[in-house]
Amino acid sequence: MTEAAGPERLISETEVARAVNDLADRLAPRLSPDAVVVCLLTGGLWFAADLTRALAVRGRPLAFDALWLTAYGDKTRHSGITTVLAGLRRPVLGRQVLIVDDVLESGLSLEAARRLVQAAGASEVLTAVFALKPAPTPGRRPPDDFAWTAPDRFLVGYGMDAAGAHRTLPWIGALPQA
Ligand SMILES: O=P(O)(O)OC[C@H]1O[C@H](OP(=O)(O)OP(=O)(O)O)[C@H](O)[C@@H]1O
Ligand SMILES: Nc1nc2[nH]cnc2c(=O)[nH]1
Repeated sequence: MTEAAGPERLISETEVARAVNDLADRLAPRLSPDAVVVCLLTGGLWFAADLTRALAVRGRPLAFDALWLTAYGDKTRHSGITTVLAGLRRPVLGRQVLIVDDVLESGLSLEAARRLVQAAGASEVLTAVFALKPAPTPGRRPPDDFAWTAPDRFLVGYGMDAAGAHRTLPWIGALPQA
């Protein structure tokens, strides 16, 4: 019996850390000390933890909140419906918000989050993702910044899962191509 191939490593833990720090260098001057970071759960958690600590050592120890969204389930394509499993806990009225997520593909998840944050009265919404994938359809809104240009592969690790697997890897890989 042959063993199933694991993910192909695309970017190491060290390269991930460097990319997060470079992103924090660019973002810190754009952020108000009163800004709120909104992490998109579940996948955004690992990136948000690293990015917020990198921002804190750059003079931006920001408030933190989360939105729990799901759209892919156990599939490798967006379902077309973004379900809100849990909303914001604290008011963002009149405050700058930085939404952070692990990966942007169709952009539908980030757009759903943007609408929720705008509806909650944020004065400005910035977005940052770790991995920016090629747009599957034209017209996707780009994030305000991102850490890494990803290939058109299904990614795992650093928050990204394949039906629940591989999320906690410290590096990013891609599932073997069929
Ligand atoms: O740009 P999009 O095509 O919307 O894809 C990006 C979203 O896909 C994943 O979420 P998923 O629905 O898999 O939930 P998860 O955070 O629990 O992994 C990921 O965490 C992003 O939020
Ligand atoms: N795990 C994972 N989730 C995604 N959501 C959108 N693209 C991806 C991807 O490449 N991997």
